[in-house]
Amino acid sequence: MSATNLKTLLKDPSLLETRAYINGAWVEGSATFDVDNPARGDIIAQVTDLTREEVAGAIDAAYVAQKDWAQWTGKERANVLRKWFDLMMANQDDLATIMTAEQGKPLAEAKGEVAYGASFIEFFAEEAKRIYGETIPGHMRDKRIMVMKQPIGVAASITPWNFPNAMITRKAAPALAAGCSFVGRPASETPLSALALAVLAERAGIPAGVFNILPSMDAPGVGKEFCENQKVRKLTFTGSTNVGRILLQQAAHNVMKCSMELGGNAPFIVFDDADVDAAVEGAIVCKFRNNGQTCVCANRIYVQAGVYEEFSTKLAARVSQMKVGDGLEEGTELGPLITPAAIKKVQDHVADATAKGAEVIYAGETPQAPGNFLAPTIVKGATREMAVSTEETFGPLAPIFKFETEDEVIELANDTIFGLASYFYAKDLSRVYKVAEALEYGIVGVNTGIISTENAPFGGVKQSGLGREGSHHGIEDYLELKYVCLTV
Ligand SMILES: NC(=O)C1=CN([C@@H]2O[C@H](COP(=O)(O)OP(=O)(O)OC[C@H]3O[C@@H](n4cnc5c(N)ncnc54)[C@H](OP(=O)(O)O)[C@@H]3O)[C@@H](O)[C@H]2O)C=CC1
Ligand SMILES: O=C(O)CCCC(=O)O
Repeated sequence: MSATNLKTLLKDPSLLETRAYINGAWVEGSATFDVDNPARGDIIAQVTDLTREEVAGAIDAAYVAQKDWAQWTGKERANVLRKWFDLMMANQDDLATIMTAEQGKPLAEAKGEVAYGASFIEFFAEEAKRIYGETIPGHMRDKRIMVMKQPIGVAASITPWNFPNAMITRKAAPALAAGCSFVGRPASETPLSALALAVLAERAGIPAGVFNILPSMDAPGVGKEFCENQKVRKLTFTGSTNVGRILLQQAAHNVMKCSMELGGNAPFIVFDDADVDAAVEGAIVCKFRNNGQTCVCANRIYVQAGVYEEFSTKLAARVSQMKVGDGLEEGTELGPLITPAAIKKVQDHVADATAKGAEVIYAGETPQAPGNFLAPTIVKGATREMAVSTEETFGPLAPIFKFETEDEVIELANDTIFGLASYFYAKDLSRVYKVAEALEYGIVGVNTGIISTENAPFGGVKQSGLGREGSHHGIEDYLELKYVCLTV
């Protein structure tokens, strides 16, 4: 496999930016870090590595810029956000190529993510005009109560490598629409997609200091700066529950508002009355999107006894057709995993499951190439004693558990510290209502394996997080209520 010469693959090579974007300027730090292509193992870029002090400087700029940005009318903010959306869609192919090169997901999925990421900008551009306050009847004859909604201030964001575009726009779009400014640290594995977004933000006319992208290898240092700097009033994070806990503890120092989109352990349930073929297709998209590296991916597949053999056989047959390879190559459905450590985690889960009695019913062939490849595995006979039952695998292992009754599977599905997404396939209407109500999750997909859209509130309960992203609810996390008591 040849090395990735990323610039030659782009229609507009100027989208490949390696400097930090601070206060409307492209900043070269004193050090750089390497970004590699997980499908080929080669270095594709060297990106500016900001220090904690440089990040503090960016926060100062964002603090100043926010004061003016908040004065813009909703319509004025909407207009530049709309331009940003248009530019993203006009450059969808290049943004997707950059994403596939640094993250690994197949090009078709990367294009889908760019459109998904852009949809948040389009949606919240429209919402910028609809930040309505309210009046409340006064508590005394001479009193009037008015409630204003105002931007929180500087919003700081930390995002993961699995969705290098959409996880940023899902935070930045409501922040900017509300009148906040934004300082974002992208994951060190995938800073190029974030910097390309900044190139387009600048072209769209987003004012200097309002949107800043701060690559840095010092994740803990930047996290501390975001939490300890009094000019930051809001922290928004997507990533593991462990890091979320650290950030929440740190954020307590300044009593900072936090949105946390953390780990999941999604159950995917197939009842006897389900359309089994539809459930197999749903499981494919749900489990293998981004090769299993998604917090809403099915982690545990529960199948009722009557359709257990049929579903397992059909799922294995379907997965055996999936092509593993470099996401830049035509026809690839499963790209590499992000790092060798991610491969090891999946292998450990497979080894743990088989040691505890699970039966491997499909084990694909891993390509002999330099990238972080791992072919999918399907096991049946999974039980709650196995690591796959309690931990997010975040990779291409599909464990199938057998169950007998509705009450049993609801208890199994809810027996986790996580509560992000859940799915089930069934036809009986009363069962659909009952199970949807009983699942302790922020999101329930019924007869579908895909629930993500900018129109709906995305987020979890329990240790899967705090707050919601997307939909009209998503902007509330960037607004403060101010009650004004008027004597007339
Ligand atoms: N909810 C979700 O969408 C995600 C869940 N996960 C889960 O987490 C597991 C581990 O993945 P991983 O990528 O390590 O997830 P992490 O939670 O470690 O990383 C997410 C982001 O947080 C940054 N980060 C790491 N440590 C700190 C810190 N102390 N302070 C501030 N920021 C920090 C990372 O930086 P850097 O890139 O430099 O490490 C990255 O930008 C996965 O296997 C999966 O189970 C992972 C990613 C997304
Ligand atoms: O947190 C993640 O893993 C990304 C969620 C992707 C989505 O919005 O579907």
